[in-house]
Amino acid sequence: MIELRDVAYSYGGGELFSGLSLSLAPGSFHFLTGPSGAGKTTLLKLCYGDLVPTSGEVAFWGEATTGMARDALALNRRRIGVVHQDCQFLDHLPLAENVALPLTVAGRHHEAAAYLPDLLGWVGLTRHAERRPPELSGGERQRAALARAVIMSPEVIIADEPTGNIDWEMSQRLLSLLVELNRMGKAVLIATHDLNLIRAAKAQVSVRTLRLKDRQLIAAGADL
Ligand SMILES: Nc1ncnc2c1ncn2[C@@H]1O[C@H](COP(=O)(O)OP(=O)(O)OP(=O)(O)O)[C@@H](O)[C@H]1O
Repeated sequence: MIELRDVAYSYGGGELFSGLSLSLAPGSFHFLTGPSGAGKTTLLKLCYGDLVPTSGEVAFWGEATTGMARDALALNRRRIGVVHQDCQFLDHLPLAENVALPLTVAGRHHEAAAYLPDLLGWVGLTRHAERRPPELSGGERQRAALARAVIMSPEVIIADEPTGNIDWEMSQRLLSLLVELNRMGKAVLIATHDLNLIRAAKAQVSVRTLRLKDRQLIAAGADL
């Protein structure tokens, strides 16, 4: 689905990482850990096509993104649902409209009525549909961000620190939604500092934990 092949990235200074390869297969569940500043968010951005590697190659569904026509790239990116670290809502719009935004942007706003009720119910936010994002708790915002990430029925879900600012109970709730998506066959990739979250996931699904450190991506120890 998504493949990084011998990838390096630099923001202009030294290389953040190099020689890095990663393959996200259907139904896989990966965690990405590593010290702050190691490049986890950057690596996720390479995976969803927000950044282009300084060397090496990114392939979406078997096709290299280098030289891919803009339309084809956009279509592939719609197959990837992203939960951003800071959620990135439009604060002046009600929650329901924020969640439906990917459909609106794709010119399919009329489909929102068919998907939204179930989706908001799934993340437990039905009664908050008309609230603005600043009126929601951190956990509610994260669940709304997940609902928005899956409204286009993506095949891959990428989440950047989805439980960063929420309590353990809410983290568990969010994790169970991600596990549910994975059991439906979706590939999941989560960047996190939260080792307890990884342990909790391991009790439910088969996960692979990768650690980004010293410019390299390594498999994390079995003690996690
Ligand atoms: N747009 C940018 N321009 C220049 N440098 C950047 C940019 N974005 C990130 N960096 C730098 O790249 C490095 C990696 O950042 P990144 O956000 O990928 O790390 P991270 O592992 O996700 O960190 P954290 O765990 O703190 O979120 C950091 O040193 C950061 O300051």
